[in-house]
Amino acid sequence: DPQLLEEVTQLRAELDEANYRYYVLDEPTLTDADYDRRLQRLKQLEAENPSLISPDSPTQRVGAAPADGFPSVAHAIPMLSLDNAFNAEDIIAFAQRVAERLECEADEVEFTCEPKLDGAAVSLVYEQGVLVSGATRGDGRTGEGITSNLRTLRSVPLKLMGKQIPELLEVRGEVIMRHKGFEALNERAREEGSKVFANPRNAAAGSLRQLNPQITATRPLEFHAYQAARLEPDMGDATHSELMARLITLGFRSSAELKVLTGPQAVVEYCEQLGAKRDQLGYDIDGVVIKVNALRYQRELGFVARAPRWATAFKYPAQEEVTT
Ligand SMILES: Cc1c[n+]2nc(N)[nH]c2nc1OC(C)C
Repeated sequence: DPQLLEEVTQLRAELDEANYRYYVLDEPTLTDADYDRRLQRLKQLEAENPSLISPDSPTQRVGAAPADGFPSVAHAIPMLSLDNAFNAEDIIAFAQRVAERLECEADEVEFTCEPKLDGAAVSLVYEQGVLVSGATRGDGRTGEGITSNLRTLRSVPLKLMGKQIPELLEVRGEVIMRHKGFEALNERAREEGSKVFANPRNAAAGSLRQLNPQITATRPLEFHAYQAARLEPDMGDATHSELMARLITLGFRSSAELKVLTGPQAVVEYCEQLGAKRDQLGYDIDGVVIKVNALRYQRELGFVARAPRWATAFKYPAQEEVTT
C-alpha cells in the first residue's frame, strides 16, 4: 500500500532528522513528546506490517536478545594510544620533531587541538552507509563486539546522512557520560542498591559492556567522533578539521572545541585556555589531543611502534576522584 509506505518513510525521515538535531547539533526541533508520538506511530505501523521493518529504522535501536557474551573483534587498523606531553616544552619539542621530519619550520605547521574526552574509546564500521559493527578498543588490536549496545546511543547514526555516502567508513571516537547523567545514575543506583560507579569513565565503559542492550539504552551515553580510521573513497589531500566537518554532515557529533592552530605557541595557549575552563565543560577530559592537520603529512609521519608521530596528547594533572 503506497499510502502506508509513504507514511512510514515520512515518519522515519522526521525521527532521524529530529535525532540528528537533538543529539548532534544540540538544536532540538521536536519536543520529546512529539518524538515519542511519532516513534509509537511508526512502531504500530511496523507491527501491523512487519515486512516494512528495516534494521536502520529508528524503532530498531534497542534489540531484545541479551547477549551471552561479546565476540572478539579484530580492528582492521589498530587503535593505538598516544604519546604524552606534560608542559609547554614537551609541546614545542613535539612540534620541532614534526617540523624536522617535514623539513619545514615548526611555526609553519598547522595543528588541530581538541579536548581528549575521558570516556570509553569505540570503533564504528559503516558499509554502504549502514552501521554493521561497533566494538570497544580492547587492547588496541582486538576489542569486544558491542554493536547491539552501541545501536542504543541516539548519537550513533544507524545509517549515514546526506548524499555523499562513502562505501566504507570506520569512525573512532569516545563514548562519554556527562556529569549530570553520571550523578543521576549513581543516585538511582544508591536508591536501588545496584552498582555505584567511581567516575563517569567507568560508568560509560560499564554501560557499554552490559549484556542486555535494554539496560545500555537507559544510560545517558554520548558518542563523540574524533577520527575516520578508514574512509573509501578517501578525501585525498584534505585535513583533519575538514574530515571532522564531513563527519558532522554524515550524522556524527564531533568536538565543538576543535581549533586549527599554526605553530606550537598557539597550541600551548589553547591548552592553557582549555585547562582554565576544564571544570565548566560538564564532562571529564584528561587533556588535549594535538594533531598535524594535513592528512598527507599524517601519512608521511606515520607511527612509531605504539603511537603516531603525528599526534600527541597534552595531559592535565589527574583530578581528585569524584567522591560518590
Ligand atoms: C587515541 C586518540 C584519542 N583521541 N581523542 C581525540 N579527541 N582525538 C583522538 N585521537 C586519538 O588517536 C588518533 C591520534 C589516531
